[in-house]
Amino acid sequence: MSSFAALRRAHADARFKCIFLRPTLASQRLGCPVSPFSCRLNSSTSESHVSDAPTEETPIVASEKTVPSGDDTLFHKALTPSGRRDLADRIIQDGKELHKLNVELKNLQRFARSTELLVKGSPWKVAKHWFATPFKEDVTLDNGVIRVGSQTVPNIWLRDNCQCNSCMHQETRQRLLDTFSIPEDISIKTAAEFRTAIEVTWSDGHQSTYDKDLLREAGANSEKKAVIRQGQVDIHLWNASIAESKPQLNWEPESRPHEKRVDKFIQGVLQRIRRFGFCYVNRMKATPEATEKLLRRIAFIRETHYGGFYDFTADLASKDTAYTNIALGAHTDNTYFSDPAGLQAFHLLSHTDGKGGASLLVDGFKAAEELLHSDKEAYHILATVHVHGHASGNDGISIQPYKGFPVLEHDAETGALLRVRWNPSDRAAVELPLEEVGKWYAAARKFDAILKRKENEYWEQLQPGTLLIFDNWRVLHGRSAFTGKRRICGGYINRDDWISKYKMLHFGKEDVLKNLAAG
Ligand SMILES: C[N+](C)(C)CCCC[C@H](N)C(=O)O
Ligand SMILES: O=C(O)CCC(=O)C(=O)O
Repeated sequence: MSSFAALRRAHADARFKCIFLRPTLASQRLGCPVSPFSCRLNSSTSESHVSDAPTEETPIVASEKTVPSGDDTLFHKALTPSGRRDLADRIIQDGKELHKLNVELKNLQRFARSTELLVKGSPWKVAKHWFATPFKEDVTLDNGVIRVGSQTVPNIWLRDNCQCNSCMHQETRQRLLDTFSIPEDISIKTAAEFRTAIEVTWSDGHQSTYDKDLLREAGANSEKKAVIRQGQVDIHLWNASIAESKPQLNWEPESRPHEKRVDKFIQGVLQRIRRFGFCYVNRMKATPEATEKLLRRIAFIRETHYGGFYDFTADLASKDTAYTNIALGAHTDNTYFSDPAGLQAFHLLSHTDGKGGASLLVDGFKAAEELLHSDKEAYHILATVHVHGHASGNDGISIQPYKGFPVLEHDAETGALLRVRWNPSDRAAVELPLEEVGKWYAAARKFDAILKRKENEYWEQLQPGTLLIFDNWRVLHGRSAFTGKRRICGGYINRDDWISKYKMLHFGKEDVLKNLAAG
């Protein structure tokens, strides 16, 4: 029997014993009905007394006041006061045991589910699972030892993450405490547990208060932490049929913006980008000014060798094929940067005396999933072999990343697919011994064929007044050749900056900051 199955069996037994059998026995002995869920014993507990407010952690025990006083029931005959206390202690212990098993079982179930997802080859679906079921680790204080679930919280970590005014700058949220001034043998002198926090007096006399949620987050497993840290959501993979249900929002006329409404709007845009990888903003003024203003509501615009906010046409103002009128295959930008831009935006301002210039979008995560299911070996090669890029058109520069990166980059913690880097025209060296590069080309050819499948290519003719913003770490873009004068403006925004904005709007500052110490 697998350990998971064994745990399930143990849990089921304990559950039956504590919830159904024990009160039944108690009823027999007490001579009165004892419901599994509505009874409490005012038992004296250790100094780490949990406050009286009933919580889901409240142990399941019989209530003293339900015991008929002086009655000659079996309970009285069979149990002296000390026997009663023993029964109560055992029920409390069983209740705690059951609770611990419950938490462990839930975690195992979640972990098994996410592992199953990983095995099934849906590295990007792990997020949905963890995000949808935030789990509550059990925080306990036992004789001066703080535990989260079954993990003992190290004193050095606790002391280092004291949130008081002298250890943490309350405005900048930066640590003031010199971590390594903490004695190596720091220990808890006294501790008191309350419903939502634990107060500690340290052996060096310092006093700290720990919010139980902060401890729970720290005790969470790596998947859960990554979900909050990265603002992960349930990724929706798509193909050309997304054209029938485009993620889009209508921008409120400039005349009525006020901070709260704008934040709500930006939250909606970022939520769609996080889920689908892109979002249209309709009813925009078709001007560079309105476009830049909206982008800056997300975060500052990234400066590059192309400048900051860009407004370009086919004039080779920058020595890059984007500044021409030729067709561009599906690619992600900035594969020559160590840190490619997180968001890219295109607002077609005008296209006169000519035609063509339709925009192409392909969901790189969808293509990766298809490759994973069709050729695991090719997926593995693109996920492990490092590739270099370069931008060498402008005078005096040749921008290259400080190291190679794989086409398909994964989160080491969660296994989730994090980033697609794909630009055949800017590709430089493939990091394999020359005589072995053939295997990379063979794998890349398969990925290229998937990207170019008609059903994966979503073509759209951009129009003035509609701003396209997309996740450059996931969605590939391109265009068809065009004639005439075509003008596009937009900007790059860093990954960390847009995810920060997304998390602040989605989770709220308090929850985001509470997660910091969790790692
Ligand atoms: C700045 N602007 C978006 C106009 C063009 C930038 C060129 C991008 C380059 N071809 C790449 O693949 O990274
Ligand atoms: O002109 C376009 O529609 C896209 C240009 C492009 O691919 C880029 O700027 O990276």
